[in-house]
Amino acid sequence: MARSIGRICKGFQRLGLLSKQTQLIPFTRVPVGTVRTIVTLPSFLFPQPRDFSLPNPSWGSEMTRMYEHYESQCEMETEGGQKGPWRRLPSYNRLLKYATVFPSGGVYLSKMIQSKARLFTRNIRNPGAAFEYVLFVNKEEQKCVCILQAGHLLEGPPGHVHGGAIATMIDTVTGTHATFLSGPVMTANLNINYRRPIPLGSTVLLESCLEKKEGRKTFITCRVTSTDGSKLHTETSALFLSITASHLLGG
Ligand SMILES: CCCCC/C=C\C/C=C\C/C=C\C/C=C\CCCC(=O)SCCNC(=O)CCNC(=O)[C@H](O)C(C)(C)COP(=O)(O)OP(=O)(O)OC[C@H]1O[C@@H](n2cnc3c(N)ncnc32)[C@H](O)[C@@H]1OP(=O)(O)O
Repeated sequence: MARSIGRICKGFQRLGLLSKQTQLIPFTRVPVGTVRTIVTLPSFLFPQPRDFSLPNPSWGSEMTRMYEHYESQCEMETEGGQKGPWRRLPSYNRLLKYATVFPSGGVYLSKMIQSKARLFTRNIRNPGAAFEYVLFVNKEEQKCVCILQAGHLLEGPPGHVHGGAIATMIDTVTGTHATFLSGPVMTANLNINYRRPIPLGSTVLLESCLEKKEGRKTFITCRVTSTDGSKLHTETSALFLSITASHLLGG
């Protein structure tokens, strides 16, 4: 398990999703002076996991419009011709699938460890029925934006999204953001104020910002708004604590 988590981190590092500081977290240690040989194997041997952050036919016009807006931000270059600060984050139905110790290694790990387990937000097969979402991070501003289209299976009050489903998405977005900033973390505290209900089927924005980091603690704030920002649905402050493998092993 500890090695799997190390591999997950490596996957994120390879995607450029973990900060330099995070890369120093020693889940797996490579002895100083070790030379790594990269062997290129035929890609047909390694199925790629499905990336749920890509558009599918269930996406409505607002979801698609917002996606295209942030995708275009990702393609922007700085004046010096460098890549801009925005990145879309891929999204799989298990965190293990981020492991890229060899091509598609995560897919195999996912089959070996609790093969029936699925990420809560990605476990409904019918596209559009539940959580349709995509996350973008901005390295420079240390913020993360999620576009969410809330499907009909997320009903709480008639015609509106369940508070637990909203909390789930806030935990996912702030948790992913905290992982991006600090490496492996667990949610210690989520403090949510529900201001206005979210209509079922609507598309909303979740905007997560780093408040501060103190030792193992990463403090994040998150607002859920309408896509034009005019309506505030929820406000959240969250605390994440950096963990080591022993936390997940019950040590
Ligand atoms: C998990 C995967 C790992 C791999 C990740 C890699 C890649 C991930 C990639 C992408 C992520 C993608 C998607 C993310 C999706 C979802 C995210 C969901 C995240 C979750 O859904 S996760 C489940 C819910 N989560 C729990 O199931 C936690 C249960 N809990 C515990 O496991 C422990 O509780 C723990 C570990 C949190 C802390 O335990 P601990 O022993 O390490 O630390 P300790 O208690 O000593 O506290 C140290 C200092 O924090 C302060 N402190 C502690 N708790 C506090 C609180 N609640 N409020 C205010 N301050 C608090 C103390 O006061 C002290 O402060 P001080 O040092 O100043 O005295």
